[in-house]
Amino acid sequence: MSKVAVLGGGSWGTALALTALRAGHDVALWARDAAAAQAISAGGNPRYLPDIGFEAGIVATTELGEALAGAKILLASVPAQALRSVLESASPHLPAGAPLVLCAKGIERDTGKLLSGVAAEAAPRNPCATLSGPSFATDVARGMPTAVSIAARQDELAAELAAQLSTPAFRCYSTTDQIGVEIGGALKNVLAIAAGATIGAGLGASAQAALVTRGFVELRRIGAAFGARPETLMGLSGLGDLMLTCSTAQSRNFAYGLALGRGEDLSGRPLAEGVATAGIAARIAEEKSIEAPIIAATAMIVGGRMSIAEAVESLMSRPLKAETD
Ligand SMILES: NC(=O)C1=CN([C@@H]2O[C@H](COP(=O)(O)OP(=O)(O)OC[C@H]3O[C@@H](n4cnc5c(N)ncnc54)[C@H](OP(=O)(O)O)[C@@H]3O)[C@@H](O)[C@H]2O)C=CC1
Ligand SMILES: O=C(CO)COP(=O)(O)O
Repeated sequence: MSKVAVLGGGSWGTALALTALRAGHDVALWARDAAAAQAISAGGNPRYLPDIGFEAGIVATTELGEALAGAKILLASVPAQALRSVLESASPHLPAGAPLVLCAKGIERDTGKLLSGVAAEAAPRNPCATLSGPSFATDVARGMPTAVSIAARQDELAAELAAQLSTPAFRCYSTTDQIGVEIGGALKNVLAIAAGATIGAGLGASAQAALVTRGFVELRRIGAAFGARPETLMGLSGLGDLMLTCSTAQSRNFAYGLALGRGEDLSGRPLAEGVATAGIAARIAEEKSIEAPIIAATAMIVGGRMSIAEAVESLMSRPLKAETD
């Protein structure tokens, strides 16, 4: 049994802390909000996991030093756009050499960096890994069967983290294709917004299937440009997470798209990482001359620069081509 420290007191940080607890570790969690930390220690997270009571045992605190002291595995579960600042604050307390597992899904908006690139700059003394795959925090917190990928460049590190974090209900597969796992997790959020918007705008299930399938082609093109392995993107953190989050309003990204498509007020909604990732993903595709019209249209819709009707018109009137081009 060793100590696992989790950064982030939201739904995913809490669910992963519970998994680590159930895997037999001592678990500390850092949350910036004192009331949240107190509630998590007592067995609840009323803001982010309402209606889910869980076992006590997580030691949650607002003190980074306390949470991180002596930890052998670090899980970073704050939103992607907050990762750099949280790691910079945590930096003096990060136990040197302890693997840092990145659990957020996104691309840094200001720099276009994958989160492993952010971690390399903000936490250079910690070997970095990525955990991603189809896994709703509510399902994981309830102990329902779930499978994810854990990726690290070093095979032994990925396998060791998978062994340390797996439980009978949380099955971690290991891989060395960290970039592929990161790209899959980040871009599926953009496509989940697009899928939700398709349904919200009343365009139908056929349009939804076409959009997700052709969006997946774009995801794989972008992945290939980053050096991701095709089989990774066909796995849990690509296809698997698309299947989950492009099909149900349980996904916050899909629900965001649904509200967008219905013309509802979008203020005050839960976190939808694809909103921040859409614009930067579209910019990366453009800079690398990668054909990604669905991601580009999603970025423009999310940014208020295109209506859904205009996007449909633009996507459907593109020149005909072979499906595999
Ligand atoms: N929820 C899920 O099912 C899954 C989520 N993920 C990924 O996990 C990541 C985190 O999402 P999730 O936990 O769901 O989000 P939530 O909205 O549930 O929680 C976000 C947490 O991050 C904290 N936070 C936000 N900004 C900052 C900041 N600048 N500094 C410190 N803490 C901050 C919030 O604190 P406060 O309350 O004080 O604002 C809150 O505790 C995302 O990238 C998401 O894609 C991955 C798989 C599943
Ligand atoms: O990434 C997730 C499940 O794998 C969670 O999706 P949402 O952030 O869209 O809720």
